[in-house]
Amino acid sequence: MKLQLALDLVNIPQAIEVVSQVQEYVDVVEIGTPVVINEGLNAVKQLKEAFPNTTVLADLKIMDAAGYEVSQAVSHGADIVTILAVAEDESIKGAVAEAKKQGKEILVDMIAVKDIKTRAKELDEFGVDYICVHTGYDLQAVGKNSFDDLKAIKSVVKNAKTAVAGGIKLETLPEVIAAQPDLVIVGGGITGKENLKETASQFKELIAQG
Ligand SMILES: O=C([C@H](O)CO)[C@H](O)[C@H](O)COP(=O)(O)O
Repeated sequence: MKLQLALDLVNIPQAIEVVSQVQEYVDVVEIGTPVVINEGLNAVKQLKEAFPNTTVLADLKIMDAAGYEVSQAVSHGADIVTILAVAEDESIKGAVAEAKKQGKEILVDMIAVKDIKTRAKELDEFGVDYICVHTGYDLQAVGKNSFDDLKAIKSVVKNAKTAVAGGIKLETLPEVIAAQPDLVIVGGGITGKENLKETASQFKELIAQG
C-alpha cells in the first residue's frame, strides 16, 4: 500500500517547500487540479525538476483529447496522469495507449460515477493502471466519503490497482487500510496540519503496518 500526497491549495514554491519537508514519507506527489488550473503544467515540470526521483502524478482529470493531454503531461514530467471515469470509452482507451507508449501510468478517477461496480469492471478491461474512488471537496462538504465505494470496486477489479481519495484523515485511515487499497491519497489530512512532517510520518507508519 502506497501513500500519495495531494497538493491542491498551494502555489509552486509552496508545493516544493511542502514536498521538501515530507518527501521521505510519501511514495507519490500529486500536483492537484487547482494547482494545474492556476499554474499550468509548469507546476508538474518544476516539481519534477526539484525532485527527479519522486513519482509525480498530474491530476488533470482529463475529459477529452485524452491522448494529447496525456502526452503533454508526460512531456512536463508526469509519471501518472488522471482521467475521469465518466469520459468516453474512446478517451480512456486513448489515454491508456498514450501512457503505455511513454512507459507511464493512468489513474482513472471515479468521481461522479453512479454505477461504480459496472464502470470499474469496464475500466479494468481497458487496461488502466489505477481505479480510484473519490469523494471530491463538494461532497466532502456534505459529509460523504468513499469507503463503501472502495469495498465495491475491490470486489470486481481484477487487474488494475485500486486507490481511494477524499478527505482521508489520520482518524479515518484505519477504516481505509482495512479495505486494502493499493494507493491512499491524502491532501488536507496532511497539508492542513501544523506539523506536516510528523503527520506524514504517522500516515506512513500506519500504512506500513497495513
Ligand atoms: O482531487 C482532489 C480534489 O478534487 C481537488 O482537486 C484532491 O486532491 C483529493 O480529494 C485529495 O485531497 P483531500 O480530499 O484534501 O484529501
